[in-house]
Amino acid sequence: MPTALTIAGTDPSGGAGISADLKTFSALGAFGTAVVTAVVAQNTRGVAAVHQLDGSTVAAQLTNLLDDVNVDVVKIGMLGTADVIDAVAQVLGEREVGPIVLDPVMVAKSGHRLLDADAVNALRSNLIPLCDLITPNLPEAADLLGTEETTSVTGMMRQVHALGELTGGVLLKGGHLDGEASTDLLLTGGRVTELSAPRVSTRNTHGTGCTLSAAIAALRPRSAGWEPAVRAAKDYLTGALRHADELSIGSGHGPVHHFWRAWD
Ligand SMILES: Nc1ncnc2c1ncn2[C@@H]1O[C@H](COP(=O)(O)OP(=O)(O)O)[C@@H](O)[C@H]1O
Ligand SMILES: Cc1ncc(COP(=O)(O)OP(=O)(O)O)c(N)n1
Repeated sequence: MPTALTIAGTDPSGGAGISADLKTFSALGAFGTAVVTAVVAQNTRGVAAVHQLDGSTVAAQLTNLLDDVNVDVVKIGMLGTADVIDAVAQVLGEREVGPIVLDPVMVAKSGHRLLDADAVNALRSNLIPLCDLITPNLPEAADLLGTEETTSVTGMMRQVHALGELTGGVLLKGGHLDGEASTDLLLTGGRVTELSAPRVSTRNTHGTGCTLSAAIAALRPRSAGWEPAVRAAKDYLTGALRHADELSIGSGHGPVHHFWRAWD
């Protein structure tokens, strides 16, 4: 069984961050390990407060883990500050770890910032070049590129190529567009592939981005490349969205159903 590491923030309501990542790893047959970057008071209605850990505390967790455990794949989520970004980049740059998937978490769907505005440059310059695949949503892509948020798949096509200048693998997620399909663009090996799934009508979408990037990480060690891992991860997420209304967690935007396959 591959060992997967998540480096991310917490979510007591279990839909996003480390909880979503560890459940996704378990559902998809990876052994989950975790390094905490921030303790977040959040529920399905939104974020109330963030207690950010400092870079040295995050680096200490990461170094201590990697001194002992062989990690086959890494998923990075919320980092919060340039201090934490630089600490993670320094440790990962010095260590032998498997492929790195980065979900460049910036703002929760409720609107609360989860990354300091002045940390985007550190993310772009210091961490992204170490990553094998980044998975921005449309507002994150616009921030990384310093451009307007795109409103079409044609615009996404231009942006995925521009993001490819930052690192070789990009999954640009189109969940924020309207339409009957939810379309993402995968750039890998210089080629763009369009991945579409029927848009699921549900209010329970908390943690979709976390779940997708964790699923890609869990599936990558057993896949022949990024494209099959991303396709299988998107199928898993679409099922988790389809089954989300079977859960009744909280009164806001509830989580997707990470264990839907066991109940299907
Ligand atoms: N209602 C939906 N139905 C099906 N897939 C969706 C839906 N909303 C988002 N997705 C998919 O979930 C993933 C996360 O998308 P997105 O919402 O863009 O990112 P984030 O959660 O980081 O804001 C993408 O693969 C996107 O296509
Ligand atoms: C700790 C933590 N990390 C990431 C997020 C953002 O999750 P995401 O998958 O983008 O979905 P929303 O939470 O924005 O619905 C988070 N909320 N908390």
